[in-house]
Amino acid sequence: MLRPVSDPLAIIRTMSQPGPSPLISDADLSVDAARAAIAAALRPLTDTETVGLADAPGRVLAADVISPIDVPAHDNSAMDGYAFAAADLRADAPTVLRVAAGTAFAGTPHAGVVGRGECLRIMTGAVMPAGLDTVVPQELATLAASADGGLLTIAPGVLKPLENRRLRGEDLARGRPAVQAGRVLKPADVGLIASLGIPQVAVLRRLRVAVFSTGDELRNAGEPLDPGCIYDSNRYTLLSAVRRLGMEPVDLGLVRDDPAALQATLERAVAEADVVLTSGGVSVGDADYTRDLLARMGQVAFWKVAMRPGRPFAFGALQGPAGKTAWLFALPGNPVASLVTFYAFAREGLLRLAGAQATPPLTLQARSAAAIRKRPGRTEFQRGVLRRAADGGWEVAITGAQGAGILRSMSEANALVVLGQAQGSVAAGDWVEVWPFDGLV
Ligand SMILES: Nc1nc2c(c(=O)[nH]1)N[C@H]1C(S)=C(S)[C@@H](COP(=O)(O)OP(=O)(O)OC[C@H]3O[C@@H](n4cnc5c(N)ncnc54)[C@H](O)[C@@H]3O)O[C@H]1N2
Ligand code: MOO
Ligand SMILES: [Mg+2]
Repeated sequence: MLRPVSDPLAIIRTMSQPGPSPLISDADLSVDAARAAIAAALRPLTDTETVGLADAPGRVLAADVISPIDVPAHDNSAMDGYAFAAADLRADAPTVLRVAAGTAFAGTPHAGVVGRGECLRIMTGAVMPAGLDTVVPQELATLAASADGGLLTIAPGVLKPLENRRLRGEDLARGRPAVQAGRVLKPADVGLIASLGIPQVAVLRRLRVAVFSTGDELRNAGEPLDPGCIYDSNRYTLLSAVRRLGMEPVDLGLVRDDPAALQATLERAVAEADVVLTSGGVSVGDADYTRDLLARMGQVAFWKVAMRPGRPFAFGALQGPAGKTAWLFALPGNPVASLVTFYAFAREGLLRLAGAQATPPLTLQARSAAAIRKRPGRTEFQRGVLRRAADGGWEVAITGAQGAGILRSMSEANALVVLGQAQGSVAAGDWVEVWPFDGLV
Protein backbone atom coordinates (compact mmCIF):
# COMPACT_ATOMS: atom_id res chain seq x y z
CA MET A 1 0.00 0.00 0.00
CA LEU A 2 1.43 3.36 -1.01
CA ARG A 3 1.28 6.11 1.53
CA PRO A 4 -0.10 9.58 0.72
CA VAL A 5 2.81 12.00 0.62
CA SER A 6 1.05 15.22 1.40
CA ASP A 7 -1.75 15.81 3.85
CA PRO A 8 -4.70 17.35 2.04
CA LEU A 9 -6.43 18.31 5.25
CA ALA A 10 -3.43 20.18 6.58
CA ILE A 11 -3.08 22.10 3.35
CA ILE A 12 -6.76 22.97 3.22
CA ARG A 13 -6.60 24.08 6.87
CA THR A 14 -3.72 26.38 6.05
CA MET A 15 -5.65 27.82 3.16
CA SER A 16 -8.69 28.44 5.31
CA GLN A 17 -7.00 30.45 8.09
CA PRO A 18 -8.76 33.78 8.75
CA GLY A 19 -7.34 36.50 6.57
CA PRO A 20 -7.57 37.73 3.02
CA SER A 21 -7.95 34.21 1.58
CA PRO A 22 -10.96 34.05 -0.73
CA LEU A 23 -11.59 30.46 0.31
CA ILE A 24 -14.29 28.94 2.50
CA SER A 25 -16.58 31.60 1.27
CA ASP A 26 -20.04 31.12 -0.08
CA ALA A 27 -19.59 33.85 -2.66
CA ASP A 28 -18.88 32.84 -6.22
CA LEU A 29 -15.14 32.63 -6.91
CA SER A 30 -13.83 33.64 -10.31
CA VAL A 31 -12.60 30.79 -12.51
CA ASP A 32 -9.05 32.11 -12.24
CA ALA A 33 -9.20 32.37 -8.44
CA ALA A 34 -10.60 28.84 -8.19
CA ARG A 35 -7.85 27.49 -10.43
CA ALA A 36 -5.18 29.33 -8.46
CA ALA A 37 -6.55 28.01 -5.15
CA ILE A 38 -6.51 24.44 -6.43
CA ALA A 39 -3.00 24.84 -7.76
CA ALA A 40 -1.80 26.31 -4.46
CA ALA A 41 -3.29 23.47 -2.43
CA LEU A 42 -2.05 20.46 -4.33
CA ARG A 43 1.39 18.88 -3.91
CA PRO A 44 2.61 16.24 -6.34
CA LEU A 45 2.92 12.69 -5.14
CA THR A 46 6.46 11.38 -4.91
CA ASP A 47 6.10 7.57 -4.93
CA THR A 48 8.00 6.17 -7.87
CA GLU A 49 8.26 2.91 -9.73
CA THR A 50 10.42 1.66 -12.57
CA VAL A 51 8.91 0.79 -15.93
CA GLY A 52 10.34 -0.57 -19.17
CA LEU A 53 10.30 1.85 -22.10
CA ALA A 54 7.40 0.03 -23.78
CA ASP A 55 5.20 0.94 -20.79
CA ALA A 56 6.55 4.47 -20.41
CA PRO A 57 4.37 6.54 -22.81
CA GLY A 58 1.96 8.76 -20.87
CA ARG A 59 3.75 8.20 -17.55
CA VAL A 60 5.31 11.09 -15.62
CA LEU A 61 9.10 10.98 -15.50
CA ALA A 62 10.27 11.02 -11.86
CA ALA A 63 13.91 12.11 -12.31
CA ASP A 64 15.90 13.85 -15.04
CA VAL A 65 17.38 11.42 -17.56
CA ILE A 66 21.05 12.30 -18.06
CA SER A 67 22.75 11.08 -21.21
CA PRO A 68 25.43 8.46 -20.40
CA ILE A 69 26.85 8.63 -23.95
CA ASP A 70 27.35 10.99 -26.86
CA VAL A 71 24.55 10.70 -29.41
CA PRO A 72 25.53 10.01 -32.08
CA ALA A 73 28.53 8.19 -30.69
CA HIS A 74 30.69 9.00 -33.72
CA ASP A 75 30.90 11.47 -36.61
CA ASN A 76 28.90 9.91 -39.43
CA SER A 77 27.61 10.47 -42.92
CA ALA A 78 24.19 12.05 -43.51
CA MET A 79 24.06 10.84 -47.11
CA ASP A 80 24.80 7.90 -49.37
CA GLY A 81 27.75 9.08 -51.45
CA TYR A 82 31.49 9.65 -51.12
CA ALA A 83 33.47 10.96 -48.15
CA PHE A 84 36.59 13.06 -48.62
CA ALA A 85 38.64 15.82 -46.94
CA ALA A 86 37.28 19.39 -47.25
CA ALA A 87 40.85 20.52 -47.99
CA ASP A 88 40.55 18.74 -51.37
CA LEU A 89 37.39 20.61 -52.40
CA ARG A 90 38.00 23.25 -55.10
CA ALA A 91 35.67 26.22 -55.33
CA ASP A 92 36.66 27.43 -58.81
CA ALA A 93 37.23 24.21 -60.77
CA PRO A 94 36.00 20.61 -60.79
CA THR A 95 37.25 18.52 -57.86
CA VAL A 96 38.57 15.18 -59.06
CA LEU A 97 39.18 12.42 -56.50
CA ARG A 98 40.46 8.88 -56.80
CA VAL A 99 37.98 6.35 -55.30
CA ALA A 100 39.73 4.32 -52.60
CA ALA A 101 39.06 0.61 -52.19
CA GLY A 102 36.26 -0.49 -49.86
CA THR A 103 33.01 0.92 -48.56
CA ALA A 104 31.94 2.39 -45.21
CA PHE A 105 28.59 0.89 -44.18
CA ALA A 106 26.42 1.86 -41.20
CA GLY A 107 27.46 -0.59 -38.52
CA THR A 108 30.62 -1.65 -40.37
CA PRO A 109 33.27 1.05 -40.23
CA HIS A 110 35.90 1.19 -42.97
CA ALA A 111 39.19 -0.25 -41.74
CA GLY A 112 41.61 1.20 -44.28
CA VAL A 113 43.31 4.57 -44.65
CA VAL A 114 42.00 7.13 -47.11
CA GLY A 115 44.61 9.64 -48.21
CA ARG A 116 44.55 13.17 -49.57
CA GLY A 117 43.16 13.38 -53.09
CA GLU A 118 41.06 10.28 -52.40
CA CYS A 119 37.44 9.63 -51.54
CA LEU A 120 35.59 6.62 -50.08
CA ARG A 121 32.20 5.17 -50.91
CA ILE A 122 30.07 5.77 -47.77
CA MET A 123 26.48 5.05 -46.69
CA THR A 124 24.17 7.12 -44.51
CA GLY A 125 24.99 6.53 -40.85
CA ALA A 126 28.45 5.05 -41.51
CA VAL A 127 31.35 6.25 -39.36
CA MET A 128 33.39 8.98 -41.07
CA PRO A 129 36.85 7.53 -41.75
CA ALA A 130 39.76 9.28 -40.01
CA GLY A 131 40.80 12.49 -41.78
CA LEU A 132 37.58 12.78 -43.86
CA ASP A 133 35.02 15.43 -42.99
CA THR A 134 32.81 16.07 -46.04
CA VAL A 135 30.34 13.90 -47.96
CA VAL A 136 29.11 14.47 -51.48
CA PRO A 137 25.73 12.79 -52.15
CA GLN A 138 26.15 10.40 -55.09
CA GLU A 139 23.63 12.32 -57.25
CA LEU A 140 25.81 15.45 -57.05
CA ALA A 141 28.97 13.77 -58.38
CA THR A 142 30.02 11.85 -61.50
CA LEU A 143 31.82 8.55 -61.31
CA ALA A 144 34.08 7.43 -64.15
CA ALA A 145 36.08 4.25 -64.43
CA SER A 146 39.86 4.56 -64.49
CA ALA A 147 42.71 2.10 -64.71
CA ASP A 148 43.16 1.84 -60.92
CA GLY A 149 39.50 1.92 -59.78
CA GLY A 150 37.41 5.00 -60.33
CA LEU A 151 37.51 8.78 -60.50
CA LEU A 152 34.91 10.97 -58.87
CA THR A 153 34.25 14.48 -60.22
CA ILE A 154 32.39 17.16 -58.27
CA ALA A 155 31.45 20.28 -60.23
CA PRO A 156 32.42 23.59 -58.57
CA GLY A 157 29.78 25.17 -56.34
CA VAL A 158 27.59 22.10 -55.70
CA LEU A 159 28.94 21.47 -52.19
CA LYS A 160 30.45 23.37 -49.27
CA PRO A 161 33.23 22.07 -47.01
CA LEU A 162 32.02 19.92 -44.07
CA GLU A 163 28.59 19.32 -45.57
CA ASN A 164 26.58 16.13 -44.96
CA ARG A 165 28.53 15.13 -41.90
CA ARG A 166 26.77 14.58 -38.55
CA LEU A 167 28.94 15.30 -35.55
CA ARG A 168 29.48 13.11 -32.54
CA GLY A 169 27.27 14.35 -29.68
CA GLU A 170 25.31 16.82 -31.83
CA ASP A 171 21.99 15.32 -30.73
CA LEU A 172 23.00 14.98 -27.07
CA ALA A 173 26.40 15.28 -25.45
CA ARG A 174 27.29 12.89 -22.62
CA GLY A 175 26.30 14.31 -19.20
CA ARG A 176 23.60 16.58 -20.62
CA PRO A 177 19.99 16.31 -19.38
CA ALA A 178 17.97 14.57 -22.06
CA VAL A 179 14.45 14.61 -20.60
CA GLN A 180 13.42 16.46 -17.48
CA ALA A 181 11.49 15.19 -14.47
CA GLY A 182 7.78 15.97 -14.70
CA ARG A 183 7.55 15.33 -18.41
CA VAL A 184 4.52 13.30 -19.45
CA LEU A 185 6.45 10.99 -21.71
CA LYS A 186 5.48 11.27 -25.35
CA PRO A 187 6.75 9.07 -28.20
CA ALA A 188 9.74 11.31 -28.99
CA ASP A 189 10.82 11.29 -25.31
CA VAL A 190 10.66 7.51 -25.15
CA GLY A 191 12.65 7.28 -28.39
CA LEU A 192 15.24 9.75 -27.12
CA ILE A 193 15.71 7.74 -23.92
CA ALA A 194 16.06 4.56 -26.00
CA SER A 195 18.70 6.31 -28.16
CA LEU A 196 20.77 6.68 -24.97
CA GLY A 197 20.69 2.92 -24.43
CA ILE A 198 18.56 3.22 -21.29
CA PRO A 199 15.97 0.39 -21.14
CA GLN A 200 13.84 1.55 -18.19
CA VAL A 201 12.93 4.75 -16.38
CA ALA A 202 11.72 5.88 -12.97
CA VAL A 203 8.20 7.28 -13.19
CA LEU A 204 5.76 8.52 -10.60
CA ARG A 205 3.17 5.96 -9.70
CA ARG A 206 -0.19 6.40 -11.36
CA LEU A 207 -2.65 8.66 -9.57
CA ARG A 208 -5.69 6.68 -8.40
CA VAL A 209 -8.93 8.52 -9.06
CA ALA A 210 -12.23 7.20 -7.65
CA VAL A 211 -15.35 8.09 -9.64
CA PHE A 212 -18.98 7.57 -8.75
CA SER A 213 -22.35 9.04 -9.67
CA THR A 214 -25.13 9.97 -7.28
CA GLY A 215 -28.86 10.07 -7.87
CA ASP A 216 -31.91 7.82 -7.40
CA GLU A 217 -32.83 8.53 -11.04
CA LEU A 218 -29.68 6.97 -12.47
CA ARG A 219 -29.57 3.58 -14.16
CA ASN A 220 -26.64 1.75 -15.72
CA ALA A 221 -26.53 1.33 -19.47
CA GLY A 222 -27.92 -2.12 -20.27
CA GLU A 223 -30.53 -1.95 -17.48
CA PRO A 224 -34.22 -1.20 -18.06
CA LEU A 225 -35.12 2.47 -17.74
CA ASP A 226 -37.73 2.88 -14.99
CA PRO A 227 -40.23 5.75 -15.14
CA GLY A 228 -38.62 9.11 -14.43
CA CYS A 229 -35.10 7.66 -14.68
CA ILE A 230 -32.16 8.40 -16.97
CA TYR A 231 -29.02 6.51 -17.85
CA ASP A 232 -25.86 7.48 -15.98
CA SER A 233 -23.50 9.25 -18.36
CA ASN A 234 -21.22 11.26 -16.07
CA ARG A 235 -19.42 8.26 -14.63
CA TYR A 236 -18.50 7.02 -18.11
CA THR A 237 -17.47 10.51 -19.22
CA LEU A 238 -15.28 11.03 -16.16
CA LEU A 239 -13.77 7.54 -16.12
CA SER A 240 -12.83 8.09 -19.78
CA ALA A 241 -11.31 11.49 -19.04
CA VAL A 242 -9.26 10.08 -16.16
CA ARG A 243 -8.04 7.22 -18.34
CA ARG A 244 -7.09 9.61 -21.16
CA LEU A 245 -4.90 11.49 -18.68
CA GLY A 246 -2.96 8.28 -18.06
CA MET A 247 -4.30 7.83 -14.53
CA GLU A 248 -5.87 4.82 -12.82
CA PRO A 249 -9.64 5.13 -12.57
CA VAL A 250 -11.43 3.40 -9.69
CA ASP A 251 -15.08 2.86 -10.65
CA LEU A 252 -17.31 2.96 -7.56
CA GLY A 253 -20.56 2.77 -9.50
CA LEU A 254 -23.91 4.37 -8.74
CA VAL A 255 -24.94 5.66 -5.32
CA ARG A 256 -28.55 6.33 -4.26
CA ASP A 257 -29.63 9.66 -2.80
CA ASP A 258 -29.21 8.27 0.70
CA PRO A 259 -26.77 9.88 3.15
CA ALA A 260 -25.64 6.57 4.66
CA ALA A 261 -24.93 5.00 1.27
CA LEU A 262 -23.17 8.16 0.15
CA GLN A 263 -21.02 8.26 3.29
CA ALA A 264 -20.07 4.60 2.89
CA THR A 265 -19.03 5.19 -0.74
CA LEU A 266 -17.06 8.31 0.11
CA GLU A 267 -15.23 6.42 2.85
CA ARG A 268 -14.40 3.62 0.44
CA ALA A 269 -13.25 6.16 -2.14
CA VAL A 270 -10.92 7.84 0.36
CA ALA A 271 -9.52 4.47 1.37
CA GLU A 272 -8.85 3.36 -2.20
CA ALA A 273 -7.82 6.51 -4.07
CA ASP A 274 -5.78 9.70 -4.00
CA VAL A 275 -8.60 11.74 -5.46
CA VAL A 276 -12.39 11.42 -5.38
CA LEU A 277 -14.44 12.72 -8.31
CA THR A 278 -18.16 12.87 -7.62
CA SER A 279 -20.90 14.21 -9.82
CA GLY A 280 -24.31 15.42 -8.75
CA GLY A 281 -25.84 16.30 -5.43
CA VAL A 282 -23.80 19.46 -4.86
CA SER A 283 -26.57 21.98 -5.43
CA VAL A 284 -29.34 23.00 -3.04
CA GLY A 285 -32.06 20.43 -3.86
CA ASP A 286 -33.72 18.31 -1.15
CA ALA A 287 -31.80 15.24 -2.35
CA ASP A 288 -28.44 17.04 -2.69
CA TYR A 289 -26.61 15.39 0.22
CA THR A 290 -23.07 15.45 -1.12
CA ARG A 291 -22.37 18.97 0.01
CA ASP A 292 -23.31 18.48 3.70
CA LEU A 293 -21.53 15.15 3.93
CA LEU A 294 -18.37 16.61 2.50
CA ALA A 295 -18.40 19.36 5.06
CA ARG A 296 -18.66 16.70 7.82
CA MET A 297 -16.06 14.35 6.41
CA GLY A 298 -13.47 16.93 5.50
CA GLN A 299 -12.79 20.49 4.49
CA VAL A 300 -14.32 22.19 1.54
CA ALA A 301 -12.36 25.08 0.13
CA PHE A 302 -15.14 26.57 -1.97
CA TRP A 303 -18.57 25.68 -3.33
CA LYS A 304 -19.43 28.01 -6.11
CA VAL A 305 -17.66 29.43 -9.12
CA ALA A 306 -18.81 32.33 -11.30
CA MET A 307 -19.15 30.24 -14.42
CA ARG A 308 -21.74 28.73 -16.72
CA PRO A 309 -22.20 25.84 -16.81
CA GLY A 310 -20.67 24.50 -13.63
CA ARG A 311 -21.53 26.97 -10.92
CA PRO A 312 -22.04 24.42 -8.12
CA PHE A 313 -18.55 22.95 -8.05
CA ALA A 314 -16.73 22.08 -4.84
CA PHE A 315 -13.07 21.45 -4.12
CA GLY A 316 -11.65 20.20 -0.87
CA ALA A 317 -10.22 17.28 1.03
CA LEU A 318 -11.74 14.30 2.80
CA GLN A 319 -10.68 12.20 5.75
CA GLY A 320 -11.58 8.52 5.94
CA PRO A 321 -12.18 6.52 9.13
CA ALA A 322 -8.60 5.21 9.24
CA GLY A 323 -7.15 8.72 9.01
CA LYS A 324 -6.33 8.42 5.33
CA THR A 325 -7.06 11.54 3.31
CA ALA A 326 -7.93 12.22 -0.32
CA TRP A 327 -8.58 15.25 -2.45
CA LEU A 328 -12.10 15.92 -3.58
CA PHE A 329 -13.52 17.43 -6.75
CA ALA A 330 -17.32 17.46 -6.47
CA LEU A 331 -18.63 18.18 -9.94
CA PRO A 332 -22.16 19.30 -10.76
CA GLY A 333 -24.65 16.70 -11.96
CA ASN A 334 -25.66 18.26 -15.27
CA PRO A 335 -23.59 16.29 -17.80
CA VAL A 336 -22.08 19.26 -19.65
CA ALA A 337 -21.36 21.08 -16.39
CA SER A 338 -19.67 17.98 -15.09
CA LEU A 339 -17.22 17.68 -18.00
CA VAL A 340 -16.65 21.43 -18.27
CA THR A 341 -15.65 21.63 -14.59
CA PHE A 342 -13.46 18.56 -15.10
CA TYR A 343 -11.63 20.38 -17.92
CA ALA A 344 -11.53 23.74 -16.14
CA PHE A 345 -10.38 22.50 -12.70
CA ALA A 346 -10.00 18.80 -12.11
CA ARG A 347 -7.79 18.06 -15.12
CA GLU A 348 -5.07 20.49 -14.13
CA GLY A 349 -5.35 19.50 -10.47
CA LEU A 350 -5.00 15.81 -11.27
CA LEU A 351 -1.99 16.44 -13.50
CA ARG A 352 -0.37 18.53 -10.78
CA LEU A 353 -0.95 15.78 -8.21
CA ALA A 354 0.45 13.25 -10.66
CA GLY A 355 3.64 15.33 -10.79
CA ALA A 356 3.29 16.55 -14.38
CA GLN A 357 5.02 19.80 -15.38
CA ALA A 358 3.13 22.94 -16.57
CA THR A 359 -0.30 21.71 -17.44
CA PRO A 360 -2.62 24.65 -18.32
CA PRO A 361 -5.01 24.02 -21.21
CA LEU A 362 -3.67 24.77 -24.66
CA THR A 363 -5.54 27.89 -25.81
CA LEU A 364 -5.80 29.78 -29.07
CA GLN A 365 -7.74 32.70 -30.48
CA ALA A 366 -10.34 32.14 -33.18
CA ARG A 367 -12.93 34.30 -34.91
CA SER A 368 -16.51 33.56 -33.92
CA ALA A 369 -18.48 32.35 -36.95
CA ALA A 370 -21.66 33.93 -35.59
CA ALA A 371 -22.89 36.26 -32.87
CA ILE A 372 -23.02 34.78 -29.32
CA ARG A 373 -25.32 36.24 -26.66
CA LYS A 374 -23.75 36.61 -23.23
CA ARG A 375 -24.27 38.70 -20.11
CA PRO A 376 -21.28 39.91 -18.08
CA GLY A 377 -20.92 38.33 -14.62
CA ARG A 378 -19.85 34.72 -15.21
CA THR A 379 -17.27 33.01 -17.37
CA GLU A 380 -19.07 30.96 -20.01
CA PHE A 381 -17.76 27.75 -21.52
CA GLN A 382 -19.67 27.21 -24.74
CA ARG A 383 -19.14 24.20 -26.96
CA GLY A 384 -17.77 24.86 -30.43
CA VAL A 385 -16.37 23.40 -33.62
CA LEU A 386 -12.97 24.84 -34.43
CA ARG A 387 -12.13 24.86 -38.12
CA ARG A 388 -10.11 26.69 -40.78
CA ALA A 389 -11.95 29.64 -42.33
CA ALA A 390 -11.67 30.48 -46.04
CA ASP A 391 -8.85 32.96 -45.26
CA GLY A 392 -6.84 30.20 -43.54
CA GLY A 393 -7.35 31.55 -40.01
CA TRP A 394 -9.10 29.73 -37.13
CA GLU A 395 -12.86 30.09 -36.88
CA VAL A 396 -15.17 28.62 -34.24
CA ALA A 397 -18.90 27.88 -34.50
CA ILE A 398 -21.10 27.10 -31.48
CA THR A 399 -22.73 23.63 -31.53
CA GLY A 400 -26.40 24.60 -31.25
CA ALA A 401 -28.35 24.68 -27.98
CA GLN A 402 -26.04 25.13 -25.01
CA GLY A 403 -28.12 23.80 -22.07
CA ALA A 404 -26.05 22.20 -19.29
CA GLY A 405 -27.92 18.92 -19.82
CA ILE A 406 -27.34 18.72 -23.59
CA LEU A 407 -24.39 16.35 -23.80
CA ARG A 408 -24.72 16.15 -27.59
CA SER A 409 -23.44 19.77 -27.74
CA MET A 410 -20.22 18.54 -26.12
CA SER A 411 -19.99 15.39 -28.21
CA GLU A 412 -20.29 17.33 -31.48
CA ALA A 413 -17.75 19.92 -30.34
CA ASN A 414 -13.97 19.74 -30.67
CA ALA A 415 -13.29 22.76 -28.45
CA LEU A 416 -14.59 24.95 -25.64
CA VAL A 417 -15.20 28.62 -26.37
CA VAL A 418 -14.28 30.53 -23.22
CA LEU A 419 -15.99 33.89 -22.78
CA GLY A 420 -14.51 35.88 -19.88
CA GLN A 421 -16.45 36.89 -16.77
CA ALA A 422 -16.68 40.59 -17.67
CA GLN A 423 -17.34 40.01 -21.34
CA GLY A 424 -20.72 40.75 -22.95
CA SER A 425 -22.15 39.49 -26.22
CA VAL A 426 -19.84 38.59 -29.08
CA ALA A 427 -20.41 39.78 -32.67
CA ALA A 428 -19.76 37.55 -35.69
CA GLY A 429 -16.07 37.87 -36.60
CA ASP A 430 -14.93 38.85 -33.06
CA TRP A 431 -11.89 37.05 -31.62
CA VAL A 432 -12.68 34.58 -28.83
CA GLU A 433 -10.54 32.30 -26.67
CA VAL A 434 -10.75 28.61 -27.51
CA TRP A 435 -9.57 25.49 -25.67
CA PRO A 436 -9.24 22.68 -28.24
CA PHE A 437 -10.16 19.31 -26.72
CA ASP A 438 -6.90 17.86 -28.06
CA GLY A 439 -5.02 20.22 -25.75
CA LEU A 440 -7.05 18.99 -22.76
CA VAL A 441 -6.20 15.31 -23.00
N1 LIG B 1 -32.27 26.43 -6.82
C1 LIG B 1 -31.18 26.12 -7.54
N2 LIG B 1 -31.21 25.02 -8.27
C2 LIG B 1 -30.15 24.69 -9.02
C3 LIG B 1 -28.99 25.53 -9.01
C4 LIG B 1 -28.99 26.66 -8.19
O1 LIG B 1 -28.00 27.43 -8.13
N3 LIG B 1 -30.10 26.92 -7.46
N4 LIG B 1 -27.94 25.21 -9.81
C5 LIG B 1 -28.27 24.46 -10.99
C6 LIG B 1 -27.08 24.05 -11.65
S1 LIG B 1 -26.17 25.27 -12.40
C7 LIG B 1 -26.69 22.74 -11.74
S2 LIG B 1 -25.35 22.27 -12.71
C8 LIG B 1 -27.37 21.70 -11.04
C9 LIG B 1 -26.35 20.91 -10.23
O2 LIG B 1 -27.03 19.97 -9.55
P1 LIG B 1 -26.36 18.85 -8.67
O3 LIG B 1 -24.89 18.87 -8.78
O4 LIG B 1 -26.95 18.93 -7.32
O5 LIG B 1 -26.82 17.53 -9.41
P2 LIG B 1 -28.18 16.77 -9.33
O6 LIG B 1 -29.20 17.59 -8.69
O7 LIG B 1 -27.88 15.45 -8.76
O8 LIG B 1 -28.47 16.61 -10.88
C10 LIG B 1 -28.64 17.71 -11.76
C11 LIG B 1 -29.08 17.17 -13.12
O9 LIG B 1 -28.06 16.35 -13.66
C12 LIG B 1 -28.52 15.03 -13.89
N5 LIG B 1 -27.48 14.08 -13.54
C13 LIG B 1 -26.91 13.95 -12.33
N6 LIG B 1 -26.01 12.97 -12.33
C14 LIG B 1 -25.99 12.47 -13.57
C15 LIG B 1 -25.25 11.43 -14.20
N7 LIG B 1 -24.33 10.72 -13.53
N8 LIG B 1 -25.46 11.17 -15.51
C16 LIG B 1 -26.39 11.91 -16.19
N9 LIG B 1 -27.10 12.91 -15.67
C17 LIG B 1 -26.93 13.18 -14.37
C18 LIG B 1 -29.70 14.89 -12.98
O10 LIG B 1 -30.59 13.88 -13.40
C19 LIG B 1 -30.31 16.28 -13.02
O11 LIG B 1 -31.08 16.46 -14.19
O12 LIG B 1 -28.32 22.21 -10.15
C20 LIG B 1 -29.15 23.24 -10.70
N10 LIG B 1 -30.16 23.56 -9.78
O1 MOO C 1 -23.58 23.96 -13.59
MO1 MOO C 1 -25.12 24.33 -14.10
O2 MOO C 1 -24.74 23.56 -15.48
O3 MOO C 1 -24.51 25.91 -14.67
O4 MOO C 1 -26.61 24.18 -15.04
MG1 LIG D 1 -29.23 18.81 -7.33
